[in-house]
Order: sequence, then structure tokens, then C-alpha cells
Amino acid sequence: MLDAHIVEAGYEASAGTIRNITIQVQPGELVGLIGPNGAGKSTSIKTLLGQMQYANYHVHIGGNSRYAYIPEHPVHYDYLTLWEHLDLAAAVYELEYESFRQRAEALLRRFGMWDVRHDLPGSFSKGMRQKMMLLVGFIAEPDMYIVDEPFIGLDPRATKDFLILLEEERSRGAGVLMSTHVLDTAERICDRFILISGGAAVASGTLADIRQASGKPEAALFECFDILT
Ligand SMILES: Nc1ncnc2c1ncn2[C@@H]1O[C@H](COP(=O)(O)OP(=O)(O)OP(=O)(O)O)[C@@H](O)[C@H]1O
Repeated sequence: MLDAHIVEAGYEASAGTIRNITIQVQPGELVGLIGPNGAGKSTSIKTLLGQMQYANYHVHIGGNSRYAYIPEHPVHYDYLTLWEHLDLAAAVYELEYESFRQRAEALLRRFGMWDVRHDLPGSFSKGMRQKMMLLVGFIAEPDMYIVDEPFIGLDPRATKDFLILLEEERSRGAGVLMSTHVLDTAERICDRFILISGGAAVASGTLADIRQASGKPEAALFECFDILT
């Protein structure tokens, strides 16, 4: 489980860009971090990961939990092939080789990347690089996924495969924190939401809680989003 309270964080000590955000994710739960451009979603995620230059926060990732971070913008090593990226992740997570190999093959085939496993990411399209990030994240079967805007760049088939895989991982007990702008999908798949606007949490809870905060008991998530941000 993930339990975090961010008092304040930002790019400079003099100007905190986010403040007072509490993020909790239980095993098997999918929590959506939503908010307009520049609201502070990525900053919140980078704070959890200890990547912000200036941050005053408390974060606890339960027990010996392993987590995977799937970044919004793909990051890769130019001279490692797709397979070598997976192999590197397997080494970092200390996976047993044979089970790693089987899982890697299954994931690569599932996402249509088996035939390009020995290619360098420089030859991949944007969406293929994004898929590579998903595969690197999924390879270790971690206890917690922290995913920053996964949908931009994925085609409908990859989006569907990603959502099915996420569901499987959740039923195994993995928790997920996911930032996204794709509100109709978020409404369908998230258990709870944290709505961030202007660097602070303006509402959080289930869809019913968010509706209540927006004063519209029947509204879709995007209508609540419009009212609250
Ligand atoms: N590298 C940076 N240097 C300085 N300020 C930054 C930097 N990146 C983001 N910011 C500022 O931090 C604030 C929060 O940005 P953040 O990237 O967390 O927003 P976001 O909610 O993830 O937005 P988006 O939906 O556009 O990805 C914004 O005001 C932004 O201008």
C-alpha cells in the first residue's frame, strides 16, 4: 500500500507548485490522479518517487513492496535493444531468469512487440516506445504501479491490452496510482479519484464523493472536473 502526504513540493524552494496532497492506494485498488494541464499531477508523482529538487513530504510504500513507475515520456537507453531493456529491469528486480524469459515473451507477444525485440528503441514509433515503458513496468509483477498518463500515444488495441493487463495485476493484489486526462476511461476503471487543481487537491474519493463535492449528483466525471477546476 502507498501512503503519502505532500506538504509542499516544486521546482524551487521559493515557489512550491503543489501543496497539501494526500495519496493513499490500497492493495488491488486503482486510484486516478486527475486535473488540468499544469495542475501538479506529474509533480506529485515525482515527489512520491523522490525526484523533486524541493519537497517536504512523507511517503510510505508498505513493507517490502516493490513498485514500478511508468513515466509519461518514454525514457530509454539508445544502445540497448528492447529485449535488453527488459533484461536490465529483470536484473534490477532480481527476477529468476526462466520465469523472466517466459513472462517477457508473453508480454512482448501480447503487445505485438515480439518481432522487434532485438531492435533499438531509436527505430520505434512514439507509441512503440510507450509500449516499451509499459513492458518494462509490467515485467517485475510489482506490488504497486505508479503510472503517469499512459493513454497518450497508445492505439486502441494497445489501450485495451494495457487495461486488461492492469485488471489482471489488480486481481493479483497490485495497487495502481494513475494520472490521466482521459476522464471517460478513468470514470470506468478507477475506484477512487484525487482531483488536483492549481497545485492542491480540490476533491477526492469515489465518483459519488466527487459528484457530491461538485453539487451534481448525476454528473459524469468530466462535468465534475469542469465544475471543480
Ligand atoms: N521543469 C519545470 N520547471 C519549472 N516548473 C515546472 C517544470 N515542470 C512543470 N513545472 C510547473 O509545475 C506546475 C505543475 O506541473 P506538472 O507537470 O506537475 O502538471 P501536470 O498536472 O502533470 O500537467 P500535464 O497534465 O500538463 O502533464 C506547473 O505550474 C508547471 O508550470
